Amino acid sequence: MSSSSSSVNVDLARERQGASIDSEDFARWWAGGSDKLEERRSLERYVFEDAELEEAVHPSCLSYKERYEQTIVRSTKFLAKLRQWHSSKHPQFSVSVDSLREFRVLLSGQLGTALFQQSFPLRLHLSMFLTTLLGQGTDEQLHKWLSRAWHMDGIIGTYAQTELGHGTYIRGLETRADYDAESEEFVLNTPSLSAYKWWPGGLGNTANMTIVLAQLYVKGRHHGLQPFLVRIRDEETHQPLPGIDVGDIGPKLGGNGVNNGFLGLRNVRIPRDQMLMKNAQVLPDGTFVQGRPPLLLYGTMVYVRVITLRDVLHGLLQAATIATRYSVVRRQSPIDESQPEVQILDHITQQVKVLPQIARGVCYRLAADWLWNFYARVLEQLEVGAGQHSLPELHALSCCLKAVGTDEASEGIDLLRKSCGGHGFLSSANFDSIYGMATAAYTYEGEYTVLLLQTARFLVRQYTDSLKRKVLPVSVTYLRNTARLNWGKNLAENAARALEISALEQTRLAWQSQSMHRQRKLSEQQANNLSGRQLTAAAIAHAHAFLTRNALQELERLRRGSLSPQVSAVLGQLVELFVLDTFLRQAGSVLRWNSITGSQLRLMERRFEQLLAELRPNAVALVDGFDFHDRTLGSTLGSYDGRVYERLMAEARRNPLNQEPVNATFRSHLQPMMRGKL
Ligand SMILES: CCCCCCCC(=O)SCCNC(=O)CCNC(=O)[C@H](O)C(C)(C)COP(=O)(O)OP(=O)(O)OC[C@H]1O[C@@H](n2cnc3c(N)ncnc32)[C@H](O)[C@@H]1OP(=O)(O)O
Ligand SMILES: Cc1cc2nc3c(=O)[nH]c(=O)nc-3n(C[C@H](O)[C@H](O)[C@H](O)COP(=O)(O)OP(=O)(O)OC[C@H]3O[C@@H](n4cnc5c(N)ncnc54)[C@H](O)[C@@H]3O)c2cc1C
Repeated sequence: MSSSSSSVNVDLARERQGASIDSEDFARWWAGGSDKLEERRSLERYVFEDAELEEAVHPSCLSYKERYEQTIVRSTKFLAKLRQWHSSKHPQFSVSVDSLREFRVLLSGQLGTALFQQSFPLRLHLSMFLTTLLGQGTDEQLHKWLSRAWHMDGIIGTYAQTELGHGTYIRGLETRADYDAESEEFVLNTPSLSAYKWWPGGLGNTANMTIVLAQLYVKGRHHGLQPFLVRIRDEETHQPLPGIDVGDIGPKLGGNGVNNGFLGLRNVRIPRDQMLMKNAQVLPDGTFVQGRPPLLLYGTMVYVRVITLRDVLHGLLQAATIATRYSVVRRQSPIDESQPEVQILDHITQQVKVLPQIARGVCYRLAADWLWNFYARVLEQLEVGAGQHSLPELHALSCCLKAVGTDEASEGIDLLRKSCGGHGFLSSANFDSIYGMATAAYTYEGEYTVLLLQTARFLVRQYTDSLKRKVLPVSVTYLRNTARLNWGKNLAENAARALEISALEQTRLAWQSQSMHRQRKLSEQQANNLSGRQLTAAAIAHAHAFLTRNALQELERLRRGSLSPQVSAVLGQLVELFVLDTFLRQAGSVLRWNSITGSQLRLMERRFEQLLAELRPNAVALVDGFDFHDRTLGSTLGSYDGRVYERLMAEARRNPLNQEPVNATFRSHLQPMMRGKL
């Protein structure tokens, strides 16, 4: 349970009593077991009960500079607490990609967003800086830097790849690192305005070190992009070091606590051993050695894409929790004129807005866990020199799931915001910051369309392999199955199969489009460009086919384990709702590629509506089971006690504009204007 159950709104209390599932039972499963649930709750108590971490004013009421300063004050205290707690619970802790992920889940999934609704500048240190160090550093480099970096002992880092002129096309990055064999140093330069690093989180005023991605030149010869560890601010004074031009890029649509920055480098010298050399080495005399495949440089990007699905599903489910609780507290319009006004969740159109988002969040979680396990397996194999053959499949899946997941989660969050009517538009409802974070993820770490095109490239290749009867990776085996849809009794199975057929046909269409353009003597790249609509459609269809098939398979797998009958039943309803919802939302494409009759479609729709009715009584218990603490939700509309109107009014009264009866602009401007004296 998230918070005290005293004086809970009566409608919300009634929902809890009437549920057929036990939210605690669901929460245990969702958290991965009772130990994990209890551990997280004890951490939340430890952090949230600290009055020093309370904020006096809602962050939206602060100026940009005040917000940054408040974020730093609170995030440093928070990190210190988190570290204390972590070392008391895990004295044997050692840094690994796995442990970083756990730590990140704590930070971003639950606590980080709770305390810093617009995220915070140290997040990049804990995510991309440490991950890149771990993934790209040699043993000696890890020995030298990792422990200090982990403890932030004189080091606050970030990851500077994107430039003003290039984010997507990273081969076009302009920052240079020239090797000087005499001094055994690299000399880093920003050759033009468009080469300024632009965007890295925490770079503006917070980080004193960064990993810089730069084009390596040795004796004038180009050796591609490489990562360099560069100190940008003095460890003691925090002044920018000579040759460093650094600052914050300004307010954004969301994530305004992150301190995204710019960076110019003028003849900045770093020792040779500060190029991260796990993949490629520059020997003292300037000999370049490409030890491991150059693609492994992109490892951090794969890692962040893999974990982004999990980040955004948390945002989606936070929004769904807020909207669900609000929808049973809010009463508007009677359905039957002789009866009182109903809870808005009783309007079926409201159920259509809210319940499929819960189902989507849960099924994204099944996919995110699957993807993480796949990633971890590949990473383990790569460490022993194997695993190369799985990289294209991992890259293709992580790209389309990140793209489609961030797109649909942002869309879902906005729909949930709208489902709360006018109150949903208030910053105190917190949809703005949840949406801001989710929609940022649509762009960062690989822009949506660009990632879809990466997946499509893989799909078309697999499709041509299927024509040659080659063995296909497991996530695309359906590309070989040319059988038509065989309508059966199991509607979810019909839907999943129809989505696979759509994905196959979209891929075939993309391949045909490319071939047609190639026959007109266009280059491969031109043909790809002209086939962009078909290619992206194939990648989206593949993501839907994967997500629905995975949800059905994971449900079966989980049911073979130790799910309680209640959780098993509700999970079954959620998976079925997700599959049918995905099918119905893709109806255009599905009907294009499958012969489905009007009455078959009507069956799907009827079952979809039935599922809404079946899930409706458990909606509150379900979102309670996600177990978001009130501080995590940060919402006047979504708190556990459902005291929406009291909270809305209290938050309005806390607003700085209400701290004085008459604002100074009355005398300075309004009154003179009314007296014609302005
Ligand atoms: C933690 C939360 C906070 C996070 C904050 C956000 C931080 C950031 O945003 S950091 C910056 C992230 N930036 C990006 O993601 C940039 C996106 N761009 C790219 O990844 C690349 O430029 C990309 C993939 C579009 C094109 O790369 P490029 O080297 O030109 O490759 P391209 O010619 O398309 O592909 C070459 C081959 O590599 C493969 N490939 C590309 N990337 C990868 C990868 N990551 N893994 C495996 N294979 C890959 C391609 O599939 C292709 O294979 P093939 O030739 O067999 O078809
Ligand atoms: C909140 C946030 C945080 C970030 N944090 C970091 C960070 O910490 N470190 C860092 O290095 N970077 C960071 N970035 C940068 C981020 O990775 C890039 O913005 C992202 O990769 C997109 O690149 P771009 O901005 O160049 O977009 P562009 O590529 O310029 O995209 C603009 C449009 O062009 C289209 N387009 C571009 N190329 C193609 C193509 N080949 N085919 C078809 N269409 C194309 C896109 O689809 C899009 O519609 C961050 C960005 C944001 C928004």
